[in-house]
Amino acid sequence: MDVRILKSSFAVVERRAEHAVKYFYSHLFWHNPGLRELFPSSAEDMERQRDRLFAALTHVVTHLESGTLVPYLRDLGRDHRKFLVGPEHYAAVGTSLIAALAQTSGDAWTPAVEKAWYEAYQVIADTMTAGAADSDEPPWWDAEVVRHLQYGEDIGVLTLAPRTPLAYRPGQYVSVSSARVPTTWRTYSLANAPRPDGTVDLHVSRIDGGRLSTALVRDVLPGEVLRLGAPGGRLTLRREDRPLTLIAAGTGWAPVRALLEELLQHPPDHDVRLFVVARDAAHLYDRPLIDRHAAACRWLGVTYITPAPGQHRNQATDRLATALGNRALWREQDVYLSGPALFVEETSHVLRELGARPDRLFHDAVPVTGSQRPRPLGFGEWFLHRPAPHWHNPSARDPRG
Ligand SMILES: NC(=O)C1=CN([C@@H]2O[C@H](COP(=O)(O)OP(=O)(O)OC[C@H]3O[C@@H](n4cnc5c(N)ncnc54)[C@H](O)[C@@H]3O)[C@@H](O)[C@H]2O)C=CC1
Repeated sequence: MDVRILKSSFAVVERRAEHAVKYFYSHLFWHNPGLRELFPSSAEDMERQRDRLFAALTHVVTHLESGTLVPYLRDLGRDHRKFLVGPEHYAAVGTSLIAALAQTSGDAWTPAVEKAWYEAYQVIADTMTAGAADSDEPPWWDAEVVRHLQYGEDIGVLTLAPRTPLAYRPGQYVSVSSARVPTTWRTYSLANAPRPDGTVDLHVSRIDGGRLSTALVRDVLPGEVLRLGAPGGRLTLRREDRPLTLIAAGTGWAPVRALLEELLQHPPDHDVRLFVVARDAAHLYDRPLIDRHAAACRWLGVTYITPAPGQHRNQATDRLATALGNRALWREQDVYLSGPALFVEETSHVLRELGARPDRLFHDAVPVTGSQRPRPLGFGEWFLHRPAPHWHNPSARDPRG
């Protein structure tokens, strides 16, 4: 691949990212109307889809010389099987991608640039199709809802029984889809360590206007089948011989609960401090269980944090910062963090200021949801808040399948 040409020509396209991805999808659906049904129907989900495409493309271009690119593409190909993508679709996508790049580049699109992109796309498509063909994992897992609990208006805990065994490590997440909201996939953490009966729990916080989260919290019934993608994510215990702090906010408690279950099965030699942050006491929905564990385990200390009366829910994050500041020896700790994207961002910053080592601070790259931050629209915003592709990065898997 001609890395120099690919990078310099992509820099031109990047400035008009929004235009390029819109053109790409218009071109793709105009020339291949049959492909439309593989993609989300709602405008909002199509926007997410466009962000993802550009994030993946950016990831490829920025990792052209990295040894991680081939595994990334192979895993991407393997994971795209759940979207019913077959080898025949790669040619159509390639044609529309080249058309979009050419149209967006204007005068910068020269025969040399075109040749470089044709060759690069061929390598990308071949690597993805080979990754899909070589995988011995199923394209997805059908899982029956065997229990549905609802806490208040907006939190649902679903227990699922996958029909084929789903191997994962505590702390990992899967993407989830329901026939109630076709072609929409969202990631949810698995909230338990693997169980003998193979069931898994999902904790879902309903987002206003979130069609899948609303269906999962309020509508889905036992007996229904959900579809799960392959487990991914690096929020898995390193089991170093160091004191440990676990910090969870909202349903970010789900993966931390799975990590705690792993620790309960193999108790650590050092202390574990757990901070559970919630928007109010009613949202500390697993508190009775946590209290039982804290009473039974000498190594476990728990601090619950909610906002002061009358304060906004995010004030709990300020209170957490104060509580973290009252503790010492952050340099010695491994810290695992989970919760809303901006919570993770803010709390990581506080921890680093307190002396925690960045390489011992573990969290997923969580996509910003709902009203937390508007999606970037223009070049300037793309540049400042370039969407992180990591959440969709199947190479971030641990263990690698
Ligand atoms: N691996 C991970 O990191 C996981 C992340 N999540 C994410 O956790 C979130 C859970 O949502 P809910 O339960 O509705 O949480 P929530 O909206 O009830 O928030 C819980 C607490 O997080 C803090 N927080 C929320 N937004 C904040 C902001 N913008 N700035 C500073 N602090 C903020 C506040 O202290 C709040 O009380 C979802 O966004 C989900 O994507 C969920 C599971 C796993």
